[in-house]
Amino acid sequence: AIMGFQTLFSQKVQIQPTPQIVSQPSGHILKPEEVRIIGANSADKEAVKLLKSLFSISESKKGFPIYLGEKSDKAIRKYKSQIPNKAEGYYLSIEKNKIVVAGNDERGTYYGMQTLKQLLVDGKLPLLNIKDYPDITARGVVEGFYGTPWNYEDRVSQLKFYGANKLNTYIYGPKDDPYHRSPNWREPYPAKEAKAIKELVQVANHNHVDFVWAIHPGMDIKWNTADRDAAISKFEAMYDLGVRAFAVFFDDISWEDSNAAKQADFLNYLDDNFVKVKKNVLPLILCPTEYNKSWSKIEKGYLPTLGEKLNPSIHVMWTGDRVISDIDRQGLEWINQHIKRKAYIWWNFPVSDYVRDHLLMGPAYGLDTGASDLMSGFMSNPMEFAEASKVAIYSVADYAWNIKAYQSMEAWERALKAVMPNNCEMFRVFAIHNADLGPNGHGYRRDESWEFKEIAEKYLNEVKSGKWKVETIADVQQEFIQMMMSAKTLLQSTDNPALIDEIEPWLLQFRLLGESGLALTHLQVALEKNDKAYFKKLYSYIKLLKEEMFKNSNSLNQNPYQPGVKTGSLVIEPLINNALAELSKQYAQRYNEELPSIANYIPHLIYTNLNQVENLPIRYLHKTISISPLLEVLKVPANGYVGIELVPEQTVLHSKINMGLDEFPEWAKIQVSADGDNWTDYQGKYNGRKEWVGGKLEGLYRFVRMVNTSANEQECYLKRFEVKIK
Ligand SMILES: CCCCCN1[C@H](CC(=O)NC)[C@H](O)[C@H](O)[C@H]1CO
Repeated sequence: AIMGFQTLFSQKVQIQPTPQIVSQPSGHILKPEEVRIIGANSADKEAVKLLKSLFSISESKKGFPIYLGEKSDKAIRKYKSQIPNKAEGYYLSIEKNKIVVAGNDERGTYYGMQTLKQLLVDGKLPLLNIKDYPDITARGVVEGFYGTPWNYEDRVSQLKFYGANKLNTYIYGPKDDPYHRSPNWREPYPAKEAKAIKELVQVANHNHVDFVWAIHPGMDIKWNTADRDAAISKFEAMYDLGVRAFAVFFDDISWEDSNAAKQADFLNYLDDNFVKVKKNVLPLILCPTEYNKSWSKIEKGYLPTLGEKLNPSIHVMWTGDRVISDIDRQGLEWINQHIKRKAYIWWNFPVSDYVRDHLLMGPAYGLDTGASDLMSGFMSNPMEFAEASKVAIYSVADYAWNIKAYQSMEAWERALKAVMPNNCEMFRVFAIHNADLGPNGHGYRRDESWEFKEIAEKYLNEVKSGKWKVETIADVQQEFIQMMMSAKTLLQSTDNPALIDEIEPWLLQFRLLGESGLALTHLQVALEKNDKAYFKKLYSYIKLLKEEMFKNSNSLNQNPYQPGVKTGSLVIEPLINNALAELSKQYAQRYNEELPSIANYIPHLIYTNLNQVENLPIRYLHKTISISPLLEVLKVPANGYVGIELVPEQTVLHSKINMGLDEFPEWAKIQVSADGDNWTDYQGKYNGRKEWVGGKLEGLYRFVRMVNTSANEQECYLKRFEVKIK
C-alpha cells in the first residue's frame, strides 16, 4: 500500500506545454458527476464552452463547484492574488471540494481550461495547483513556405492544435498564394477564397489564436501613394473578413528594392493610418529583406535604419544567424541592438521547401533555453505537409511557453504521441529515420537514426571483416523488420488519415528500404552456407526492391526542385548500400564472378565497347541520365562507341555531349536506336560552349550513342554525356 500511495504521490503529471510552477499532486479526485460553474456569464466564453464540453453541468446548486473567470471577475475575487500577473497567465487549483480556473486575462482562463482538460484522465483529476504563464508573448506558426499552400481543412486542424497547445498566433503568408504576394497583392480575394479566410478567422478566434494576414508587396511595389493606398485598401478588405492582425513581408526580393527608409516609411504609414485608426488591430509585423545575419551588411545601414525609423510597436522578424539557423542568445543580442527591439523569430524549421524529397520528423533542437527575455515572438515556418509538421510545432509550443524548461528530446517523444496517439511507437520508428535533410544549399543538417548508428557501424565492420556475429545480425534484422512493421501499420492506421495521406510516399519507400535491408542480411546466410544460387536469387530480389524504390522516387512527389522520396538517407540507406557493395565483392572473390552493381540503384546503363569507360558510373537526377565525366583522353577505335542504354526505352527530350573539341569531329556520329541494331542519326548542333546539343525525338528509344564511323582510331574527351527523358 505504501508503494502504491508513494507512486500516486510521485506520479508526474504531464502537461503540454510544460507549466512554470506545479505543486506535487497530493492524491486525486474522481471526475465529478455534475459540476456547477461559478462565473459562467463573465468568464471567457471559449473557456466556458471548453468546460461544458468536459463536464455535465448541474442546474441546481448541488453540483461540484468550479470557479471560472478572469482576475477582474467577482466570481474569483478570492483567488485573485494567486493569479500570475503575466499576460495569458492562469491559476489552476484542483481540490477535494472545488476547482478554480482563474486567468490573468481571457486567454489565460482559456489556457487554464486547456490544462484542466489534459489533467482529466481515466475519470480522475490529480489534486494540485498550478501557476502558469508563457515566456514569449507571440507563439505560433508562419505559413510562409514555397510550395503548395495548406488547404482549408489543414488550417482548421492546425488552429485547433494551436489552441490545445497554447500557441496564440498563426501568420498567413504562403509564398505561392498570388493574393498574398505578386501579382495580386493589391487585389481583394475572389469570393470563394475570401469566404474561406473569413471562416478561418472565426476558427482562430474560437481557439484563441490571432490570425495574422501577411502582405508581400516587395516584388513589384512602387514607393508611391497608389501602392501605399493599395496596401491600405487590401488591409481594409481583410479587416472586413475579420482579420485583426497584419504583417508585411519584404523577404526574398531584389536588393535594389530593399530600401530600409522606404520600407520603414511604408510600415509607419500603415501603422499610423490603419492600425492606430482601427484601434482593435494588433501591432504590425515586418519581415525585413535582411532577415538573417549572414545577409546583413550593418555598415550599409539597412537594419539600423529600421531600428531607428520603425514605430516602436512594429515587430521585426528574424531567422537567426543564417536563413536556416539555430536560435541562440548571442545572435539575439546582436540583432536586438540593431533593430532596437526584441526580435520576433521566424524559425525556418521544419520547413523543407529546399529539400522537398525529405521529411523533417525529428526533434526541434538548436534553441537556446537561456533566451526567454530576448524575443517578442517565436514562429515556426513548417513543411507543406501540415499534419507531419505538427511534430515540430508541438515542440515549438513547449519551447516558446517555458523556455528554460525545454528539453527537445522529451518534447519530441510527447509530440509523436500527440500526433499519432494509437500508433506512436510505430510512428517513432518512422520519425527517427526521417529527420535529416541530406546535403543542401543551406548546409543545415539534423541528426537521424541516432539509436541505430552504433549497431550499424558494428554491423558494417563485421560484414567487412567477414567475422559476423549472430547478435549483430539479429539487431540489424530487428531494425529492418521494425521499419517494415512501422510502414505497414501506419499505412493501415486510421487515427490520422490526413497524416498518412501526406507521408504515404515516404511510408512506401520506408517499407521497401526495410525489406531490402532484411534481404541483405540473408546474403550473409547464403555466403555462410556457400550457396551461390541463393545469393544470386537474393541479389536479384534486392534489385527488384531497388527498382521499385527507383520507380517511387521518380513517380511520387515530383516537384520541380527536389523531386523524389528520400528516407533513412543519413544512416540506413548508406549502410545497406555499403554492405551490399561489400557482400557482392565477397561473392565475386569467392566465385570469381562480378555481379552488376545495384548499390545506388539506377536502371539505366552505360552502353559502350570501350573498356576505358565501361565502369564509369551512371548518374540520375531530375530525369537527366548522365555518364560521370572521364578525366583522361578517350581513345576511340574505328566503330568504337560510348553512350547510354535507357531501361526501359524512353522518350528523349534533349541531349548534351561535350567531347572537348572546338568543332564537332567529322569522324563522329550521334545515333539512337530502339533495339541496338537499327541506328538513326540524331540531328543536333554545337552550342556556344562547344557542346553538341540534340532536341526532342519522337518515339521511344533505348540507346543513345556517339560512334566513330571513320576507319582510324580517334581521340576526344568525355566531359559530358547526358540525356534528358520525359
Ligand atoms: C535563398 C533564399 C532562401 C529563402 C528561404 N526561406 C524563404 C524566405 C524566408 O525565410 N523568410 C524569412 C521562405 O520562407 C522559405 O520557406 C524559407 C526556407 O526555404
